[in-house]
Amino acid sequence: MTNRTGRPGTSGRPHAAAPPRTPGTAPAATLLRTAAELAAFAPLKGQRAVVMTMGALHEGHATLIRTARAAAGTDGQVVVTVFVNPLQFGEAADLERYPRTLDADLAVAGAAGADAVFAPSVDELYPGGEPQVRISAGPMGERLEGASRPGHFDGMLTVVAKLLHLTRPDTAFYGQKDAQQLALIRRMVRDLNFPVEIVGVETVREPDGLALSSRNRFLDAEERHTALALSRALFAARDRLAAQQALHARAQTTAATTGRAAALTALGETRAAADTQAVALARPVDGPAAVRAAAQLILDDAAAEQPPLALDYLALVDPADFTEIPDDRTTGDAILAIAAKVGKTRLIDNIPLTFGATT
Ligand SMILES: Nc1ncnc2c1ncn2[C@@H]1O[C@H](COP(=O)(O)OP(=O)(O)OP(=O)(O)O)[C@@H](O)[C@H]1O
Ligand SMILES: CC(C)(CO)[C@@H](O)C(=O)[O-]
Ligand code: BAL
Repeated sequence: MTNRTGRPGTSGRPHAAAPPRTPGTAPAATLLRTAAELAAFAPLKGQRAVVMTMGALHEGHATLIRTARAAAGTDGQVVVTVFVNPLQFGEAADLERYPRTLDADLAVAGAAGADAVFAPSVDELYPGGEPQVRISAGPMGERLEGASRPGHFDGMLTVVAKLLHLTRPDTAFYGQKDAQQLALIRRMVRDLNFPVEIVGVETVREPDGLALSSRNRFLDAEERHTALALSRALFAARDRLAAQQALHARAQTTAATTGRAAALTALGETRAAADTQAVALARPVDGPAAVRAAAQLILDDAAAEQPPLALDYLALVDPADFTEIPDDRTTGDAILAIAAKVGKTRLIDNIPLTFGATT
């Protein structure tokens, strides 16, 4: 595969989102239904940026599109793909009830800065039926989401590979909300030499913390309340790690902490003594186990709520391969990931964490 400008992508370049366009003034995105229409779409002067979606667009998608617009610039082109990919669904019911809102999607995409929306039918993308040759996601694709949704990542990577070939972007934008998906796409691009730069975009949340997701529309008010436990658990874990890091920083600068606590107790300074003792005790309860436990507490409470949260997994993993972080790890990047069902709706969320930092 070659991209439009014939250049291999560079990696790691940060992109800022462009400001939103004024509603009503945005030109509508052109709807392209076939690969032939896509190939014939306006000749390209600059870079092409692509945002792949399954439709039912929300502010998370709009942020991706605005970020893509800023990266492509005024000479460039932004193409949004909308395709509910049967290959990546396990349960037929999940595929059937997946929301399809193409008219609204065209408006959201246009307002966020897309030039075109490529929304092929299933027959257009898979003219010979289900493809016999597929991308295999490998071991990383069998962990977490892959374990819960067997075959999901093979199906996802197969359609992403096809859409990259059809759209031929310089840059392609994916949300960190689907962290394992993003890691696998990066891995495929690296392992198979796709000439495209993959850019991750931070998770967009509601003001109360709930990660935006097309599946949120299935939640009633009570279910939504229970679902808030996902983000609350992640934030509790992040705060636990930050508190632990602050204690460590102080422990390193405070000499003879235990002796000082005893002296403070003798002086009747009980609060100061307790604080000093906490500093002294910080190290043994630190680390991955404490971070997982902070999140687990919130999830256990939510499991007792009405309606209850049914936890699928809580995992603290290495972002490179999604293997579990060992309890004795004290430095490095990690992702804390949660999947849970509330009612009939399965939700995922995650947060990046860095062990060993003291800021
Ligand atoms: N809250 C969000 N913040 C940032 N990116 C997001 C968010 N939600 C989805 N995305 C990204 O948008 C792209 C398209 O995702 P998709 O169409 O599956 O939406 P979704 O909201 O994740 O839907 P669902 O979770 O119900 O499948 C993916 O790269 C995904 O990571
Ligand atoms: C990347 C993707 C569009 C492939 O179908 C899908 O998995 C999604 O929307 O995240
Ligand atoms: N957002 C990931 C696509 C899926 O759930 O199938």
